[in-house]
Amino acid sequence: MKKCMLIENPNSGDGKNDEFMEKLKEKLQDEFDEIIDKKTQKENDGENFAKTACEEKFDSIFVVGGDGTFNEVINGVSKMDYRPKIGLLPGGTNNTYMQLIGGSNDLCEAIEKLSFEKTKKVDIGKCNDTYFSYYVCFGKLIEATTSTDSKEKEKLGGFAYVKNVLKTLPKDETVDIKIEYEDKSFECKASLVYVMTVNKIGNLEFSKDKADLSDGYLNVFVMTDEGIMSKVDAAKDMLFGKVDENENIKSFTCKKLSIKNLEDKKIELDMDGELNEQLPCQIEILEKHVEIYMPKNN
Ligand SMILES: Nc1ncnc2c1ncn2[C@@H]1O[C@H](COP(=O)(O)OP(=O)(O)OP(=O)(O)O)[C@@H](O)[C@H]1O
Repeated sequence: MKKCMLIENPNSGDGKNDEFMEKLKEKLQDEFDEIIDKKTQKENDGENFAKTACEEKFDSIFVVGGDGTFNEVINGVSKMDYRPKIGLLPGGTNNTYMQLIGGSNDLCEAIEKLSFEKTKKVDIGKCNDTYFSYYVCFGKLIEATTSTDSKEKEKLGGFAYVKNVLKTLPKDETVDIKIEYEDKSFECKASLVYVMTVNKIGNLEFSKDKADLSDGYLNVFVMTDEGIMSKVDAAKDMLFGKVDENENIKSFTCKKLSIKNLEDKKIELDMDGELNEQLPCQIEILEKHVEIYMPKNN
């Protein structure tokens, strides 16, 4: 008997996900004998439901929510030995991971394109005790992404982030950090650090290197200068995929790294859009740790 769990955040995005649940369940019925329906009501519900699905050996979990709910589900399954396959459906305002796997950001269309035929085992990152599917980052410029409100995101999509990066630049400040990876280490003043399972945010590729969701590597980008003009330049080069051409951006790949704060200030880490951990941190990649359903035509 094939069971799946449907985890829905009814309040994510425009709060209208409920309208599409019947259509989704009809589709799931073609593939699964039993569908267990769960609605999140508060923080961590997504993680706890996902853990239960692992313990009870569900075949699959389908998540309808934004990046926060998806991240909770990833955290629920990643620490377990048995991990159900995961299907992501975009219930939030801007589902960055959905974009990454080439899926639609429109819930109705994504349900139509949901396919049970093709799955992919993707890498998951682990930072201290928390897991991430996409990125860990810090630096004042990150405020540009977290301060973008839902309405603005809905209206402007990726452009809202770019606009806010430029708005946040004058507030930017640097942090003295030490990064160690493999047998290398360096200290620098960093204004922005991204550690990612790939090399892009949405459609914005930071570098031209080939990076894949399953290649078993972390992609690290560190913006290292204090001058405002060079930061505008560096931000522009990051957003337009030219990090290799900018001397103020260090970029490399690795399997494991540690980042220490050399100053006495609290630096919180944004993980997949949620503030979950802080420096110092140990980050590693768990290769092909979770199997996800790929949307049709991919
Ligand atoms: N019923 C609920 N009401 C309010 N908050 C919830 C509920 N269920 C879950 N949450 C919390 O809301 C957080 C954000 O949810 P989610 O990312 O799904 O939506 P969103 O913020 O609208 O989407 P996006 O990140 O795309 O803007 C979750 O991490 C969870 O902690």
